[in-house]
Amino acid sequence: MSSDEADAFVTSTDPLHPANLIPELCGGFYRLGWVTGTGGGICIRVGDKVYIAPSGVQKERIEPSHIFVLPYPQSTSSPHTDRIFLRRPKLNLKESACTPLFWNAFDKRNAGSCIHTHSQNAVMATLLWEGDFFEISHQMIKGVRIGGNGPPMSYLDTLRVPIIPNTPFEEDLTESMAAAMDKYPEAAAVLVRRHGIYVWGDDWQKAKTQTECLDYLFEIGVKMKLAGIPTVLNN
Ligand SMILES: CSCCC(=O)C(=O)COP(=O)(O)O
Ligand SMILES: [Zn+2]
Repeated sequence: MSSDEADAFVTSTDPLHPANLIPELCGGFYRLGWVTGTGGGICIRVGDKVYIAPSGVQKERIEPSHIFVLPYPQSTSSPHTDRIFLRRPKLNLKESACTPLFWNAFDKRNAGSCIHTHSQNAVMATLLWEGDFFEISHQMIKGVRIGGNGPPMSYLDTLRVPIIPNTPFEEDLTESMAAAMDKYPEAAAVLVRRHGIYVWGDDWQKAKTQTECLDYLFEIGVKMKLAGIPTVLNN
């Protein structure tokens, strides 16, 4: 494939093209304090193509030409170490370190998008819930889907989000995130203690709104816990 043909994967006047959306959405996440200091971000899969941002860059300043495009699924037997690319940026950039974690969401939940934030609400939830999961009921949990891709939850359901321990390198979270997704098939996200959260959805709109709903629930859950109010009621 020529360089011009590869660049065509990230060149569009359509504002909803993933190469245009990722920079715009990362700008919004930056202003929410979710992706400051370069970490975190969003990836989008449309059919057999995955669009991923570069690693370790100011996420609010990404341009469409910085986006990596990968085929999905990967034909290699080791897609996490031996990745195949359809398009790489001309600048000397590396794909997000979150790529294997985003891949968990594609492979295990058929997700169309996955978001990683370093939101302080999510981090505080992992500090105040010392067990394996955060939980809350009788709050506005209708915006969260069962498993992240199923039917919406009900006000009467108890939302549980598994918490996994952090590691010094993002990639090393891959196996424990996959194990948490297997153990909690109804979870729409995985929290990483003292680090942040991964949230997925059928498409970028659902991943984004679920991340917003979950962040609201972590914020109110943290406030309730600190005020001594139980976060789970018996129905
Ligand atoms: C200062 S961020 C440390 C690594 C991290 O948590 C992260 O999310 C990295 O994401 P990136 O897309 O920049 O590789
Ligand atoms: Zn991170």
